[in-house]
Amino acid sequence: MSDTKIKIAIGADHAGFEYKEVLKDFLKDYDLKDFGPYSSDSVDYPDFAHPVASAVESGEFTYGILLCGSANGVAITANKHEGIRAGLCWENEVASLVRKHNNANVLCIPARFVSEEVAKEITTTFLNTEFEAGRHQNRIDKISC
Ligand SMILES: O=C(CO)[C@H](O)[C@H](O)[C@H](O)COP(=O)(O)O
Repeated sequence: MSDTKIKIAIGADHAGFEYKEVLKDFLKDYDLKDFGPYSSDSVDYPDFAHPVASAVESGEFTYGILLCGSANGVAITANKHEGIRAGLCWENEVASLVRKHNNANVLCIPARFVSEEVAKEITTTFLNTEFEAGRHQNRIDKISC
């Protein structure tokens, strides 16, 4: 990973806490802010997914990374925000496509269903893959209702 100017907001719930800590260390060369939680005590994922989504929505952060057990809870929550395209990624090619085709700005990782290595691989791909625009921009323009 090379672009250290990218600002990343990261958050999780208790199921994603451990991987969040792993990714924080993995991404130490980036400008990264941890929105919590700060322990593995049981919490409610919207309390962390909303602040991360807001931080990206406001433009203060380029990307968000959210982790929970299945990643569905954080993805559903983040996608309530206008301007957020949160994609659930469980393997490398999906992480590539969610950037190339969907211009996702929030990566959602299912911590209970992927290994640490896959979580790191997905993150690297997400942060280093460009949106292809063209026909995909037309489709993104049609998402809002
Ligand atoms: O919200 C989720 C599912 O959509 C996440 O996977 C949560 O991490 C999960 O529901 C947490 O479950 P727990 O039994 O409270 O640990």
